[in-house]
Amino acid sequence: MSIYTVVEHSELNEYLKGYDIGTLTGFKGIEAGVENTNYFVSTTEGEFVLTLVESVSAADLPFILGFVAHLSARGVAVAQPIRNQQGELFGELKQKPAVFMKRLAGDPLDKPDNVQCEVIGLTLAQAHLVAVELPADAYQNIYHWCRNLSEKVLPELDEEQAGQLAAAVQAAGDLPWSELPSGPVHADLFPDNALFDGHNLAGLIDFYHACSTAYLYDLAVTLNAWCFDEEKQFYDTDKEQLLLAGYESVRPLSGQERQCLPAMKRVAALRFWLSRLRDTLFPKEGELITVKDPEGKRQLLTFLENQG
Ligand SMILES: Nc1ncnc2c1ncn2[C@@H]1O[C@H](COP(=O)(O)OP(=O)(O)O)[C@@H](O)[C@H]1O
Ligand SMILES: N[C@@H](CCOP(=O)(O)O)C(=O)O
Repeated sequence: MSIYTVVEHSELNEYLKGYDIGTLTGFKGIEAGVENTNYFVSTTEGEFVLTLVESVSAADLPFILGFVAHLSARGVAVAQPIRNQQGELFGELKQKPAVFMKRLAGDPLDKPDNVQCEVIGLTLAQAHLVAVELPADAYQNIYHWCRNLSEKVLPELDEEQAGQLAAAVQAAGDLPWSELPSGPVHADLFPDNALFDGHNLAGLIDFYHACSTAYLYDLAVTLNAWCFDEEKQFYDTDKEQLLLAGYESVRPLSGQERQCLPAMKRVAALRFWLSRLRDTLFPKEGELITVKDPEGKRQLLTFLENQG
C-alpha cells in the first residue's frame, strides 16, 4: 500500500466544497498503487477516487488529464476525470495536486487471461488512434530518460548487472525514434492499471506516466506487462499473438514498427528495470510504501536478449 500523504476527514470535506459531486459520506486509503496517494471517496452523489499526485508536478497535469479527458470524451474505456466548479481537472489538497475520478466498477488484474489480453490490445490501439487528434506535447525521449537514470544507478550495481544495463541503454539509442509514429500514450499499461469485470473492461486508470512518444513503445510496455509472467519466467506467445491481433484489428503496425518491435520490447524491459532499481536504491519517504522487485524486469530483459 502506498499512502504518502494522510488526509483528514475535515480536509476532504472542505476540498469537496469546490466540486459539485455531493457531500462526504466516507473515505478510505487504497491498498494498491505505487506512486501516488489514492483514496476511495463516497459522497451523497456517488463513488469517486481521489488521487494526491506525488509522482509528477502540477505543471504536467494539464497534458496528462487533458489526454484522459479526451480519451473519455471519444469513448475509449478510461476513468472519467471530474472538473471542479472552476472547470479545472485538478485542484490542490495538502499542498499536492488533487484529482477526482469516477470510481470504475471492475477490479485491477493480477494475471490476465487470453481474452483480456485481446481486449487490452484493441483498447490500446483505440487510444492511439484517438491520441493522434491531440498535439504531441510532453515529448519524452525514452532513450535519454534511460541513459540519464542509468548514470545514477550504475555505480550501485555489481559488474555483471552494470554491463548488462550499459549495453541495453546503448541499444536503446539505436532505434529510429524520430521515424516511428508518436503521440500521447499511457506508457504504464500494466494489468493493475486496467479494471476488468470478468472479460468486460471497465476502464484504464493511472495515466501519470503519460507522455508523447512512439506508439510502438506503449505497445511494447503493454506486451511485456501482460504476456510475461515474472514468477514463472515465461513469455506467453499465445497471449502476445492475441494482444497483437486485438491491437492490429484497429491500428495495423507499419513494416518499420513490426521490424522494431523486438528491440522495443527490450527497451520497455530496460525502462522498468531502471525505475524499479531507482525506487529500491533511492526509496521515497512515506507512510506505507510498495516497491516492486527490479529483478523480474532484469530477467525479462535477459530473456528478450536471448531471443535475439
Ligand atoms: N477510477 C478508479 N476506479 C476504481 N478504482 C481505482 C480508480 N483509480 C484507482 N483505483 C484503485 O486505486 C489503485 C491504485 O491506483 P493507481 O492509479 O494504480 O495508483 P499509483 O499511481 O499509486 O500506482 C488501483 O489499483 C485501483 O484499485
Ligand atoms: N508499473 C510499474 C510501476 C509504476 O507503478 P503504477 O502502480 O503507477 O503502475 C512497474 O511495474 O514497475
